[in-house]
Amino acid sequence: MGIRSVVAPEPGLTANNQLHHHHHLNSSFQSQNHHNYHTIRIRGSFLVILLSIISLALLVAVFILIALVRRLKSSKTSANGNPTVSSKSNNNNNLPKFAAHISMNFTSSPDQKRNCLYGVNSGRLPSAKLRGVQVFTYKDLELATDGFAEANVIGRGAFGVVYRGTLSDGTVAAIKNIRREGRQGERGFRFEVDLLSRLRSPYLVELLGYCADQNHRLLIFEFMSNGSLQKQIHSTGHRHQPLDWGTRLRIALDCAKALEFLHEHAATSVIHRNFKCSNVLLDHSFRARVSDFELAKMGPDKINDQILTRALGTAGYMAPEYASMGKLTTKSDVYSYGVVLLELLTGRTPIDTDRPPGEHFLVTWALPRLTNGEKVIQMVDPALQGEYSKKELVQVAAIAAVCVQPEADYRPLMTDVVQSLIPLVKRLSATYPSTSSRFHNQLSSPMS
Ligand SMILES: Nc1ncnc2c1ncn2[C@@H]1O[C@H](COP(=O)(O)OP(=O)(O)OP(=O)(O)O)[C@@H](O)[C@H]1O
Repeated sequence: MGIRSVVAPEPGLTANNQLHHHHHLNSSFQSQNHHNYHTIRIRGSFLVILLSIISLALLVAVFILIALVRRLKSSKTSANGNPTVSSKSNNNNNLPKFAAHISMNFTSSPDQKRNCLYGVNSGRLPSAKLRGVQVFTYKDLELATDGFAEANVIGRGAFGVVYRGTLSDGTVAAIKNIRREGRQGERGFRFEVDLLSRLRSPYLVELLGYCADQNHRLLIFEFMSNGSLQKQIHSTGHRHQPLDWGTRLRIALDCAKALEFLHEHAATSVIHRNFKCSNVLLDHSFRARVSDFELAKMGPDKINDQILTRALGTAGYMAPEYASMGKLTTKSDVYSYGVVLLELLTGRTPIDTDRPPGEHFLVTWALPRLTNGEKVIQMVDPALQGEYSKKELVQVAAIAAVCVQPEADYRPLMTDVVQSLIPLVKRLSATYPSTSSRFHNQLSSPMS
């Protein structure tokens, strides 16, 4: 039935009236109908808006969820050891690339793995940064060194005693038992672990691991079987034959490359600050690697910028501006390198009060002689017994002379030193036939 049947004519109304009434009813119905339709439309629109808001809210929630999952995943990845933070790949030069080391947290807890302290992830990086560096317990190292037996002592330095030890996997290592003095010592230990675990170069002694078990702090290094350059050139009655000219040149180049790496190739330049003969270690084929980073400092952004600091280092090796005013730059290392080069040339120590007056200080004695061919020949280490090339000697003396200039700005960059030494070392194979087994080893070494 249609709508019309509902609208029955009322009694007492004329046809016209009826018609009018009908029309009126009809229009009133239509208006009501229109009103209903309008209400339905408003309700419909309201529903559409509501649904849109809900779906929008859902969409936002999904986005937030995805972002959270991603963040969680990336933090897990960095904790798992993938190098998500690469100091080298950091393009912002104003950021201290090694700043992350500050966040390492060495808190002791017996529950921690192997009872040693960790570079606990107070931020997100240490395990990634300490890739390849093992954590040892004090017990592990006691076993490795026969209870730190005196017979295993291979050296004593200002910061502790070094032992030869055999690790559980058979690796022979140098184990440095660090004497800790207050917070500074602790900071130095953390700094060295963090720095060496990031700096990998064939010209630096490799850090194999560390131990921070309760109060013990030890560093485990690769063992350098020929000891320090100090022992090789200065120890009287040393059982090895004196280092030959070729070996000395090769050592000079290896050391120059080590400092070049620290100054110019590390993400932030590093000033060694204690470069000297006893911190140059020699492997089985007399290839040199630089060690000992207790005093190292993260350098300024630019190569010649200076840091004002306490003058710490070794007398005889410290650049004058650093020793007297604490002005530290990469050029301070260049000066120390020049002193080591003079030791290689002359066989003399940087300070020797047993010598006649005027010869106590190697640099002040050598500097005026270094640019005079005749005098240079008179300065040469007698242990070489005349076995060297005079031309090369003069060239090396000239390099040493610029490195030990009293004015820091006149000293060269380590890159320049490396470039000057490379042709001399390359020529060695022609000058020295392969009869010298030591030199033969050097040429076939992967570091060449
Ligand atoms: N990795 C190593 N392999 C072999 N011998 C090492 C190793 N590390 C150190 N030594 C020996 O131990 C000695 C002491 O080293 P250490 O670094 O403690 O002090 P240093 O360099 O002699 O003096 P300082 O502490 O004043 O810098 C070295 O001179 C070297 O003979």
